[in-house]
Amino acid sequence: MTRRLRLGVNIDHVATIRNARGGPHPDPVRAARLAAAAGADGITAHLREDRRHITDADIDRLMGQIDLPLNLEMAATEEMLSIALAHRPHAACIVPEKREERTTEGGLDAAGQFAALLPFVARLADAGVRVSLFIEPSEQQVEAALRLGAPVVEFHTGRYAHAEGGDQAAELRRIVDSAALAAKNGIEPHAGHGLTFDNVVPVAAIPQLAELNIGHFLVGEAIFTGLDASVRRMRALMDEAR
Ligand SMILES: CC(=O)[C@@H](O)[C@H](O)COP(=O)(O)O
Ligand SMILES: NCC(=O)COP(=O)(O)O
Repeated sequence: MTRRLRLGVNIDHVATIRNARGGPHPDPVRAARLAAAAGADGITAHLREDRRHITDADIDRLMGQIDLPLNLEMAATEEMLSIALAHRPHAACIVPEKREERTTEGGLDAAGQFAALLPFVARLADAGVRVSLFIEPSEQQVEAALRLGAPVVEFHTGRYAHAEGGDQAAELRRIVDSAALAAKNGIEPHAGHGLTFDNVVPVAAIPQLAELNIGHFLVGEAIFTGLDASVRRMRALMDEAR
């Protein structure tokens, strides 16, 4: 029996729908409250540099009105650092960001950007923010996270989510091996991106993983079943996997 796997619900895409019309509805903070009532252990929100979904005002309200820990996803920029230092969320997950991308296409190159990330991670940690690095599941990136002193890594599961057959098994193996390596070195491994009811179980079964962050699928599914039902079903699948 392994420990309960935490579910962080990413509410970015409630804001995407809201922003399509520019008004206040649907409200991502209301979605965060519903997710909490349905069994989420945390809320994740990605304040993108172009503010295409979550906005600064959303972060203010999530910090002020939601009791669950906030995992603030952010690019490694001075602007985002000062926002994170002003709010001091429970966790800050540093993600790579390209203005023109449709979604976060891969993991942060923690090894290649080591020198730039070192003071960045230190400033967040000094402020009491739990730093997470959103990396590819690879030995090189886990080792870089270790040298950077990050207490948490989140493995980008997008390649796993989009692969099929033997390729998907190989991608799963990378996550399994990287989670074991991280845990062995005292880093808490998380995972997320592109997870769905159909692909979550093998990832949730990886015993070292402590948290999954899931958003786009849950919000999409909520259109058909409601957010409460979609979060509860994901929670149940994660529990069954353990
Ligand atoms: C880093 C990550 O995986 C999430 O923030 C996700 O990317 C949110 O959706 P978008 O990529 O569409 O911003
Ligand atoms: N860090 C991954 C995340 O927060 C959610 O990604 P997705 O489920 O929206 O693809």
